[in-house]
Amino acid sequence: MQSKPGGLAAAGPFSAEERAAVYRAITTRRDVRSQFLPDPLPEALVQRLLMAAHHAPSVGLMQPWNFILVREAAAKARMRAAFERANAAASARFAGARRALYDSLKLQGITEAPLNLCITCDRTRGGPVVLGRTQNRDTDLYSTVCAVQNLWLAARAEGVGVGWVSIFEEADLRAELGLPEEVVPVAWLCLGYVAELHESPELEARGWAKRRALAPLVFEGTWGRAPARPDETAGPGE
Ligand SMILES: Cc1cc2c(cc1C)N(C[C@H](O)[C@H](O)[C@H](O)COP(=O)(O)O)c1[nH]c(=O)[nH]c(=O)c1N2
Repeated sequence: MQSKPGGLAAAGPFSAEERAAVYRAITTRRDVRSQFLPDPLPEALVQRLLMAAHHAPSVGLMQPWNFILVREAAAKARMRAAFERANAAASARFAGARRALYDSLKLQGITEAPLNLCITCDRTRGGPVVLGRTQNRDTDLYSTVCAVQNLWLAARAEGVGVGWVSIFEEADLRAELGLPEEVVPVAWLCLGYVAELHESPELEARGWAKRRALAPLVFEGTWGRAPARPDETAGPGE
């Protein structure tokens, strides 16, 4: 396909097979806590995943992300300890049977995953005025989350599992990674090859929460109004 900077390239739909692959990555992606294999991830693969993340959309092309690779066992052990402290506080928010169920859940795979990765957001990148960010300062954080999702989907296609761990005190992340004040740790991710994945979210399989039906979440024009023609809400080619 021909392209030049600033030029246009043909952009029709993918072939049926290519589309199926994209939707397969989306629907079979899982958050992984227990299935990590110990094999190290080849450097070329890690670079492909970072490339996928780096191709995410970002407000004003701000690209506020950095990628901090954490492979050292001692660093993982420190973050595992930080998780345990934060998780004890999180568990205390629940009571009775709900707490017992919470305590039975595995909510991280920090030391098992061969690679941990923190994706950060530099809130000052691009200077004080960034196109698209004037009215909503948090669009830099949203952009960073787009990078996380790109990486997560690319990882699924590569046979790599990803687990997002957010049960940390931010101060522990900052201290471990030596983050400057203007840099926010958006996502702590555990990565490793997987041979198996849960067919549905693990939290659903364990009876913690359920995937909602899509239709009641779709409104038309104003909050709460069901679409007039619900069967036409699907995209082209559906
Ligand atoms: C921002 C954010 C933060 C977290 C998560 C996700 C996201 C998006 N998830 C994973 C979450 O539980 C999972 O995505 C849902 O349960 C849906 O499952 P699948 O991702 O479809 O497998 C997650 N899981 C976990 O075990 N410990 C955690 O700390 C977190 N934190």
